[in-house]
Amino acid sequence: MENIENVQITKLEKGHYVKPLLVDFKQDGNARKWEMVKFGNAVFVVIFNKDTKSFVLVKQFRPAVYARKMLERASENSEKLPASEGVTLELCAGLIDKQGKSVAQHAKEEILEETGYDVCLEKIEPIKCFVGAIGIAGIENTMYYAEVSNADRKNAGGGVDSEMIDVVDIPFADMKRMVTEPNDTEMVNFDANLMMGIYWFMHSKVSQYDL
Ligand SMILES: Nc1ncnc2c1ncn2[C@@H]1O[C@H](COP(=O)(O)OP(=O)(O)O[C@H]2O[C@H](CO)[C@@H](O)[C@H](O)[C@H]2O)[C@@H](O)[C@H]1O
Repeated sequence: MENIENVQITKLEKGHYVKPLLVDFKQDGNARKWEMVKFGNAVFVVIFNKDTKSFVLVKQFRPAVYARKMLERASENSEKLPASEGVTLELCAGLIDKQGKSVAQHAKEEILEETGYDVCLEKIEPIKCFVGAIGIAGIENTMYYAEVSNADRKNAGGGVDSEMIDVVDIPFADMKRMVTEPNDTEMVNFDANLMMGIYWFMHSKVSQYDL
């Protein structure tokens, strides 16, 4: 996953997954413009394994995270950025892009594809539907909860097609420390969705388990 070479960043005129758009509008009579990108809605799943008392998360190389760091550091440092700088820790997640399938069904399929756990739809609990990338996209994110057990694991996961995903189990106590300890300006490679999911678990689920 971490053998990353020949990285080049160029302008994208016409994207398949991401489309830059300009919004022209009037607000209180004043003409305004806003630059936005159109991209897909997404589903996220907080997965907790009750046998191991661990969160089931995924790690993957995120080109945008890596490229952004390359751009930020270009002027100060010409040394190659280690690939690990682009590897993020995430909730199991995916784009909502399958015609005719519900968001919950997308969640079920992502859980199986990415982590290898087979969870029935009835056990996938809604947490929240909320806006993502507010300033530039305004997408609809939906977050679910799924409790799993070791017996639900049907395969190693890892994603489909060209996806290179590592499944990682992080014990509750370690994850709690990771999201709650302040780190000021030093960046951690996970996003607010993961933090929200873990905080939600600490608020709404933790008392159900002997943790
Ligand atoms: N921007 C992109 N450029 C090139 N190929 C892409 C792409 N986005 C997705 N793909 C392709 O589509 C495949 C399936 O994507 P997923 O539905 O698993 O979403 P992913 O989690 O990768 O990121 C997507 O979904 C997450 C939620 O999981 C969002 O936060 C994130 O913005 C979004 O890219 C990826 O493996 C990749 O091949």
